[in-house]
Amino acid sequence: MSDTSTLTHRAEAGEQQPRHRQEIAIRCEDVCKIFHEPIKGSRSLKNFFLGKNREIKAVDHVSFHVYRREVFGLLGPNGSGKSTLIRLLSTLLYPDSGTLTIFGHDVIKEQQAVRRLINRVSVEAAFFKKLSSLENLRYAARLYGMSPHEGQEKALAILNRLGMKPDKALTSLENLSRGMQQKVAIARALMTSPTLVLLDEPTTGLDPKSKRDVQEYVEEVMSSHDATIILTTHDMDEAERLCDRIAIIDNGKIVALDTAAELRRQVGADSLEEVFFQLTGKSWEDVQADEMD
Ligand SMILES: Nc1ncnc2c1ncn2[C@@H]1O[C@H](COP(=O)(O)OP(=O)(O)OP(=O)(O)O)[C@@H](O)[C@H]1O
Repeated sequence: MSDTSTLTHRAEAGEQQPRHRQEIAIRCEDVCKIFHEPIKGSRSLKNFFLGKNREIKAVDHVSFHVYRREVFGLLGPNGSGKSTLIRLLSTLLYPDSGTLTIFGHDVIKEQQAVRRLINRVSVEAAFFKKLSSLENLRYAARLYGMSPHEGQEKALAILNRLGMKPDKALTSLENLSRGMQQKVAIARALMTSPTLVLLDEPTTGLDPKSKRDVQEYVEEVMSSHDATIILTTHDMDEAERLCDRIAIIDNGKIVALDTAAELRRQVGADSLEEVFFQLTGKSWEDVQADEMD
């Protein structure tokens, strides 16, 4: 095992310089989220009547910064706290302690402002599947407060950039490939600016070609939009390819945070999978097998 304290210290200090590095998009300081669940298997009726619970530190004193226009990866085994962190960032949960701000807005005190700046794209994009890409984008534009005219213009420009032919733009989304659906979902998340896009396993379940296509699209987006991305993925190559920095999370704590190259160098590993194994004691294959269960 390598010394993780040095890596965590570097993580908190945020020493590495990724590509766009002036302004902080996310400031997460000493954040904790604790869940309580009934003590399972306890034979003591006393526990039951006293309502005793087990404490689960889903996010345990986590501190990190994400810079504007950075792609920040979150890697961790099942139950490590990734989803809780994402839910805290998207104001679906409140931290028990610590502070969390998005583009300078506090997630508790300025929820509405935070929500306007955040968009989430999950494995299964949430669309009106019977409606076309154009209709879905126009609908989103209205939700973002654009006029019908502006919404139409914006939606057409997006579809044009995606290289979608006019007949496809009018086809029900359910009849488009999953790769194209994901790209429309990402494009929809970019209708406002600046935006924090939470890409939650965006390529899971896609065939290799669609996966490459979506990854290329994310790269293109990063070169042309004022977007900051938090990416969770089970694909180590994807993490290396797309992420400026990667946080490895285990048992609710960030055990390392740096660029993929720097993580490999510090741990003396050839691959990100090996870094992950050295820091968590868990092989990536086991993690993926767990997720199939
Ligand atoms: N609502 C809840 N009530 C009780 N415990 C919870 C709740 N949500 C999460 N947990 C616990 O918090 C811990 C972190 O869970 P979380 O879902 O954040 O992990 P994860 O890394 O996203 O895992 P996965 O990859 O399986 O989604 C786990 O032990 C989980 O059982």
